[in-house]
Amino acid sequence: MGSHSAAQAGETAVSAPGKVLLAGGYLVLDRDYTGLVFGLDARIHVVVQPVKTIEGVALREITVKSPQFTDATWEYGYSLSELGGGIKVTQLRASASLALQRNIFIETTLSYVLTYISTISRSAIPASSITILADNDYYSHPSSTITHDQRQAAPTPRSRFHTFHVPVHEAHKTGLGSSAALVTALTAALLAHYLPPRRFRLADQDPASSRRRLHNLAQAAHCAAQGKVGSGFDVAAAVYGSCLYRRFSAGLLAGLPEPGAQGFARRLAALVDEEEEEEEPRGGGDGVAWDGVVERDRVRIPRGVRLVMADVDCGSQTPGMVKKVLGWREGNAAEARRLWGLLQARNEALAEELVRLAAEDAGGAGAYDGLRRIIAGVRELIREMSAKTGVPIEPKSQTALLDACAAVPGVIDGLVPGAGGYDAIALLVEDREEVLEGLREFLKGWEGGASEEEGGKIGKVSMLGVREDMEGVRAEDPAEYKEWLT
Ligand SMILES: Nc1ncnc2c1ncn2[C@@H]1O[C@H](COP(=O)(O)OP(=O)(O)O)[C@@H](O)[C@H]1O
Ligand SMILES: C[C@@](O)(CCOP(=O)(O)OP(=O)(O)O)CC(=O)O
Repeated sequence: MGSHSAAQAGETAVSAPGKVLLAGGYLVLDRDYTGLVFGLDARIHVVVQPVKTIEGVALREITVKSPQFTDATWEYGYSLSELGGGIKVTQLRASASLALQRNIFIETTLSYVLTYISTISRSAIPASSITILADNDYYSHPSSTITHDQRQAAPTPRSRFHTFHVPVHEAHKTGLGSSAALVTALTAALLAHYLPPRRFRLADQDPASSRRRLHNLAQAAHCAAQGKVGSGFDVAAAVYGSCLYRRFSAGLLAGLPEPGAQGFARRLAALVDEEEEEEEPRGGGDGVAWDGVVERDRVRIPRGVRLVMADVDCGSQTPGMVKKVLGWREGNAAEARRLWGLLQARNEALAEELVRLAAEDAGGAGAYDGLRRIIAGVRELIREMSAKTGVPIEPKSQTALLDACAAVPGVIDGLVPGAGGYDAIALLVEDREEVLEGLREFLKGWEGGASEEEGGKIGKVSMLGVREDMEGVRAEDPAEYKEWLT
């Protein structure tokens, strides 16, 4: 005990990237198929600071703040519960008259991670103060609050993290996966802060087992907070960065008791450690190996090309779309198998072509003709999927937008990423300033091919400042965030 005082003395900072599922939406929910996932350079940053306690008073409180949003302070008390139920986390009321604003992603992550830490280290968990800072592109900016020039300008400490003047649940998300990046960064920051480096280390020669346990714990917490089992590609991207992703078996998380319930701590530890670091005998059958597959070398962006996202100010509800697509698949098994199989083959061809172009360092006239053909083939099948399922995955208005973007000089082509619908689109473009400027100008003038019959309509389209980022979660220098820490 006390062996990790060095880590506790200082501050800890971690960041995790956002995501875009360039290809493999819906397919990736099934382990038989894969998704082509890119991490993005929009990150969520988490800084943990120790809280000085008055001598003799052992404070057991963790305060979490998200200073870019209004009313975004959450205070928690925590204590060990009985019967191996783990660490019970209780939100505290700042004052009796204030309504309790819950943040389920923060609360769930705290209870999962503190519980896991308590199974490794018997020493008490000291109080801390946590700050969350999100890169600006996670949320749409009302044009009145941030100007184009501000967006383009080199970030200064003051402009780096925009203040949104709304509570976080009212912020208009651009779909980059804020909750997965938050849960991953928060999990990593807590592990790095409270565990000794021999138990968890992100910096330098980051042992694969640290990242793997972080992944397992963040997936479990994110799943519990979301209340559904998605494919987990967003958490995988936050942990590992860009990759070809095959999901874990959904049943892995099924047997985990609720936080506080008997045996929660032991089962969670077995799930996270895959029983490799078992210290005391546990009942057989608890251990599970995560069977998800992350292949980082099967995904590349060629030199001279970049990924661009254009935010469509509209948005779709993913869960409803997923339900409908999967419902159709169940009722039309043979046809779905054919379509899923064809799409999987084309998605893989897309990944291979990107890797080939990156390896050959190709460029110049005609270099991207093959890529363009493959993307056209993927889009054709996505439209077939839309027509058959009745779900507007690539709605007509997005088809019009993608086609028009593809005609802008230097734009290779684009896709509706993830679940599709009326959300941001992803484009592959030649990475030259005049191409970006041309695209920006083009989008500014885009009126949108309204298609009311599909129940949605594209509003203003604007280019986000994000591009691909191959790197997953990483340790950061806490000093970088000094301006933002109170
Ligand atoms: N900067 C932030 N600070 C605090 N909580 C955040 C932040 N960003 C996202 N969240 C949490 O994540 C939730 C959004 O998650 P979700 O609806 O799954 O969207 P996404 O698709 O971006 O992950 C918010 O309601 C909030 O609880
Ligand atoms: C349908 C999916 O395969 C892809 C959804 O991708 P999005 O990027 O659209 O996801 P959200 O951020 O949750 O809206 C569901 C999944 O894989 O979980």
